[in-house]
Amino acid sequence: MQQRENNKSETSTSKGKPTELMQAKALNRLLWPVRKYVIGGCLLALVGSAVGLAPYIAIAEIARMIYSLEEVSRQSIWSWVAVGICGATLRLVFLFFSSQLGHTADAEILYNIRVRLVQRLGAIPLGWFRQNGSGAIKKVMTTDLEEMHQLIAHALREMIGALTVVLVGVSYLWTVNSLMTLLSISVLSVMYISFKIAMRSATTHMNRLLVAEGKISASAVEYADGITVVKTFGVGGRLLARFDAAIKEYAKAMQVWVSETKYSSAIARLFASEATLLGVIVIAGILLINRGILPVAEFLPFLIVGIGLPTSLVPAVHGSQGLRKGRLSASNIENILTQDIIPEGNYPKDPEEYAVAFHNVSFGYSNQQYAVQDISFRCPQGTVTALVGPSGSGKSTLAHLIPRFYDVGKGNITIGGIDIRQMTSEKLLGSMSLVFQDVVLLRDTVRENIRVANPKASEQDIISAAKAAYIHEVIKRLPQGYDTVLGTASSGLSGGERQRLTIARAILSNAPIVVLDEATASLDPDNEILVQLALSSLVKNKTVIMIAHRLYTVTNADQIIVLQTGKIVEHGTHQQLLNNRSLYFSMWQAQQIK
Ligand SMILES: Nc1ncnc2c1ncn2[C@@H]1O[C@H](COP(=O)(O)OP(=O)(O)OP(=O)(O)O)[C@@H](O)[C@H]1O
Repeated sequence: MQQRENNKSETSTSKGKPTELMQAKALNRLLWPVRKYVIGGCLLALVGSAVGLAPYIAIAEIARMIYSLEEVSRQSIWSWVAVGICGATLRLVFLFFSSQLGHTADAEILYNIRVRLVQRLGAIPLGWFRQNGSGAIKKVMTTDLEEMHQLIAHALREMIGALTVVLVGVSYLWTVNSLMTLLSISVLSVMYISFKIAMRSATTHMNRLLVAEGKISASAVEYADGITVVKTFGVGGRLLARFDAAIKEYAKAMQVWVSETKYSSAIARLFASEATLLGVIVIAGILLINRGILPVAEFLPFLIVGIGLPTSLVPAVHGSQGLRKGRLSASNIENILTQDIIPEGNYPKDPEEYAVAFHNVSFGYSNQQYAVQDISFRCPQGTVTALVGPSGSGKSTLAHLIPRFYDVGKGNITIGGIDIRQMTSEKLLGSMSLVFQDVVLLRDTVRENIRVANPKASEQDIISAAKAAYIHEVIKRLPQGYDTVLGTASSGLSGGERQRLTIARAILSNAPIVVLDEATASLDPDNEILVQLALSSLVKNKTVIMIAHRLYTVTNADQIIVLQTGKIVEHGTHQQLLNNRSLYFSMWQAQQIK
């Protein structure tokens, strides 16, 4: 835990872009739990690739024996044949187990990371999601995890295998003829240098491309999320501007990269081909043979083993790109895994009753100004408190502070006298039903959509909740009744029906506190009556804090808190406030005219 906290400052992109070293450390930390598999997989890839050269070396050695002037024993030829066959077989065996270990590490660590991500996302304050958007989260959960998969299951082992082939191949050739080996190494070095030149600014360009790619995927998700607005108001062009800008940024980054490296990469491609090495080896070999410096027998291994070496450079380069992408992804993933979560008290307390009270609460979304300031009021257990006021006066902000979507800046909120920060989040959220305007339905059956509030509920409990929320008859009419699968957007239910479904959920949870945002403004009269009836089943005997937009819905509330620009300006019952002839009175009058 301590180590995790220390790592936080190293990885948090909010405190500046992570350096390559930070990214490498993040990767190391993420892979630590499966290090045995990763190291084992890489070692097996190393051994498998090394023994995989045996057939080529065996053929080269046999050719050397045949072309040497000494007499060839059949037994040595057969020994080399055996070495070749063993090498080829062992290569398959080692690479098979290397792949197994790579995929085991991949499956285990990705499962572990996914679970940790989901747990962390569940504990991060709501404000973080608003700032980062769903696109950024989607990128980490899909693209970054995919990059990690590519790295652990493929790139790392392929890169090590390719480098081993080059090292073992060159070492063998050195034992055959050092002069020709030096020549081959020079050609391989020229290839490597030209690759390096071609890739010299690859890190910068690759990072720019990855950032642009992230923006494309983030804006695509946001576009999809806002598709209803796009279709309704035909504002696709405006909403797509960000998407368009991200695509242009990507295209520009690609263009700059291509134009900067077009000559060097053409040269690299030319040098990195087997034909180039073959040409150099053949010409140099013939010249040296003609001058009697190089025996023919020593020339052959360079044709058989040497010319295969450039092909290994390509997976090595691709592997190093995979490593770079994997490092960046690991750092993105760790950035989420180390985000601040809502802190919980060391000695959690449970309230014995469910009165909710605000004590001099101030809160601001940014440091500059408070959205609500110096708020104090008490909602006794089992009473209804309405929050009213003009748009932007702070009603939703107060409602969001109760379940700790955000933490108060000053003051405190208590439930039954206990500061909500001293309650476990499980207990805190378990003590309240939240019915907000943005109705969220899961892509699951109607039954599970209701049961989510209380996983232990029986079928009978679910049906009773649906009946109390006046939605049972509607559910019965759905094609598969309670087994009908709902979509988040296209559930086949009307707005009012969706709201009643969430009210059924809240009824099933039977929590002693209800925080609700009255949201009947857009409903037709029939639906509105049904939603009001459902709400009256929900709020019976509960401590209710309700945001009210239409004042006639709260005339019976035990108390009404009137807010203006984040402060309480009036407080009382409907009648008392009318008698005040102040802000509430004028709001009431304005709504009567409508
Ligand atoms: N996520 C946010 N980030 C920054 N400022 C916010 C955020 N949400 C609300 N605000 C600001 O906080 C203030 C109070 O907003 P709040 O949503 O609580 O008002 P409200 O009374 O619920 O309004 P409405 O009736 O229109 O929903 C406003 O100035 C608003 O602009």
